[in-house]
Amino acid sequence: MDRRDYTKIRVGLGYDVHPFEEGRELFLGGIKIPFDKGLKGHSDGDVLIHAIADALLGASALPDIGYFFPVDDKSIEGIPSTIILEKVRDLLKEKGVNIINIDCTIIAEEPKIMPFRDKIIKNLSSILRIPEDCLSVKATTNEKLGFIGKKEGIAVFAVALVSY
Ligand SMILES: Nc1ccn([C@@H]2O[C@H](COP(=O)(O)O)[C@@H](O)[C@H]2O)c(=O)n1
Ligand SMILES: C[C@@]1(CO)OP(=O)(O)OP(=O)(O)OC[C@H]1O
Repeated sequence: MDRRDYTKIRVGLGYDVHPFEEGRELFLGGIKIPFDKGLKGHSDGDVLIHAIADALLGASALPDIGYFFPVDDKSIEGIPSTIILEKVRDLLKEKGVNIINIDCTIIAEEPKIMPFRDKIIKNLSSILRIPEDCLSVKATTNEKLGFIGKKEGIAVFAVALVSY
């Protein structure tokens, strides 16, 4: 039998980075995090959701987030990234893709993310309609090294495993 006759198990990688900007609110995983700055972006700058969206799209052999939400589309300026994630969820459903699990690492010198972990996981689980134990959100500093170490922004790596 051709091995492609089996159910496909596919992994996807997502990475995103956004610089801090004064006068904006900070959203991570759709949760407002108390902090004196937010993240710059054409959307609300939710770097965690963007990395997760790209991991899911990649695993599903679909084009990336910028294909569905172009940065030059003025009509989506300031769009909540939760809407982006809902669209990704629906695209996967149309293709018959099931999410097995998602693991993420947020790289940020500040603020502390772990106090908000449970809220973030609950929110992502509700948007994606997957059990909370299919989601993992971790955080680390960059040990003061580079642009993240200098507190200039936040980066996120996400991996997603799916089947279809
Ligand atoms: N923005 C962050 C960064 C880290 N954490 C938590 O602190 C732990 C230690 O971080 P190191 O970079 O020193 O390894 C890390 O494991 C996280 O639990 C955080 O909450 N928010
Ligand atoms: C989310 C989108 C929406 O235009 O814009 P940004 O918020 O700038 O985020 P980024 O990860 O830089 O690019 C992806 C875009 O699709």
